[in-house]
Amino acid sequence: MAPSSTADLPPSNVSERRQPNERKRKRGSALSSNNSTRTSTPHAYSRRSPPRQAPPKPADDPENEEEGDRSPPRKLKRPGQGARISREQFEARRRGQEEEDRQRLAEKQQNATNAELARDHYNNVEQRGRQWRQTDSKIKGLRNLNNWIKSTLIQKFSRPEGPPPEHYFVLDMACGKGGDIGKWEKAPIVPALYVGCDIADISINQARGRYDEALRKNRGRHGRQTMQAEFYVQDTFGQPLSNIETIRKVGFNPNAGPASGVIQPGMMSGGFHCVSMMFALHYSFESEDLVRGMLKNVAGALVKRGRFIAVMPNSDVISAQVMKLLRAESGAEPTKEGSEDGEVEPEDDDSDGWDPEKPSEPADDWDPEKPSEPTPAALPENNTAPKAPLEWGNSLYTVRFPRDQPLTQRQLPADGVFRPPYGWKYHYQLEEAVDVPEFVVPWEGFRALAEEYGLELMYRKGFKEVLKEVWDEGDGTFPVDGEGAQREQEDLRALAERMGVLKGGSLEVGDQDMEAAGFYHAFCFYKT
Ligand SMILES: C[S@@+](CC[C@H](N)C(=O)[O-])C[C@H]1O[C@@H](n2cnc3c(N)ncnc32)[C@H](O)[C@@H]1O
Repeated sequence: MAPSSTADLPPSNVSERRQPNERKRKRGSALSSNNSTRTSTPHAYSRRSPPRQAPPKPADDPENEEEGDRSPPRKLKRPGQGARISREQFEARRRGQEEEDRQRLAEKQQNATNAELARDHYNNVEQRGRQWRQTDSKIKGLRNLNNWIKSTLIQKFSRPEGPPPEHYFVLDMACGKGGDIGKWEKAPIVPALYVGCDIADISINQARGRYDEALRKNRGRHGRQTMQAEFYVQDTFGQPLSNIETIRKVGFNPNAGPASGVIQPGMMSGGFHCVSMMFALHYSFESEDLVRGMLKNVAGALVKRGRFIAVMPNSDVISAQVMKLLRAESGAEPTKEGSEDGEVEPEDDDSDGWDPEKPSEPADDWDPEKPSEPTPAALPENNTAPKAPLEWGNSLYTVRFPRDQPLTQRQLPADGVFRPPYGWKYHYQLEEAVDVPEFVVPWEGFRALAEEYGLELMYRKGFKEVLKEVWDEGDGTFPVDGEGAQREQEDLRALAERMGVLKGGSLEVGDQDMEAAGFYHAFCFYKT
């Protein structure tokens, strides 16, 4: 059941987080009383008798130099010499220790699941200040564009169709370090409650800290509406969200999905009005179970007509690159299919992009069970030596595909069609930000699965096209339908100026950053 107000929700974690300090205070006072007793009463473990004789060491113990040593007493080394030797020994030991640690880490990584790798990676990404991100970051243009795209999705799709609900609820299924909290605080309807989940515990602590900081700053500003926020460490693909009490209280349908062949509609009341999953959905495409777990959580959390917004790597771009590189290797002519960089063709030029009849890839006979045909270029018989991974990118990012794909037990598809849709692993590396294994999300396969969970596509555009909706290199203005749409376009362009994407109407994002951004697309589904 949905809470009638946020007062019905459990108290925010802010008060819980005061506990450690309280504990510290209590521990402190206990210690001081101990100290005072120590002066008058001997400590129970204080030594009253001489130390026990150490047990005799075995004769072959290298440390055992006294026993059985009949040679004349050794001359003491000069202190400098001794110090040098021990320093060398110390260095050698340190190097050995480092090597051992490296091996242990490599072993751990080899045995780690991909979810653990993603968690450990994101936990270890340094949290840098806003100032650094704006000035010193090598990818500040890309960071600004990514942030603007996420804000744009929030601004465009967090506006409900009908009258606004009394309390707007938002669920972020991979909130990371809380980078989107501020964007939600500036949403058309400020959420009454934002629930942020992430598998990375350190990131969740940082997100809480960020939210507390924002609360502190806003406290003095009268009239400013504040958003309540709660944060949870949760694997949002592998575990049901009904584990979280607040989510159950807002509303969660544990039966969402194609159970008994019937698509469950969204909840009429209760549930979240918007579910967000920014730059994270692709981690679920390791296996069918994880994808279905993720979709069940999205669909289960959404109220009827609720929105699901996300950004992730664009499989059209990946397919186009894989085809191009494999064809170049085999000496075949490049195909004319798809645009050069795999850009998504705008699906509907004069609307918000929604045209369910017009998929961007041929979806006619899409069948998750049908394997793609490996072409001669991808067959092992033609490869005399094991080939290096298929790789592309620029000075900011690299995508690296191993030729053999153990999870799919197939080779990379030279026709660019990833079947089955799960388990196609690649390594993505981005300056300062990401260095982890990821999985292709074949768009049509994903869309077909989403439909099984009652999620209907409303909008899908590549990052470059999202920008082109509000700005182009020409005169920067182009006709849009209706006054409302024009106002929205102007607002988003003004937002792009404020967020450092545009400056005085010119693009502030460099070519390399733009190319890196072209790897991604943004989309919105609604719950039927
Ligand atoms: C690129 S970061 C994006 C963070 C945030 N959404 C943003 O846009 O700044 C990807 C996030 O997905 C999270 N993630 C990966 N697998 C997850 C899972 N199974 N459950 C929850 N979060 C996951 C990672 O821990 C990481 O914080």
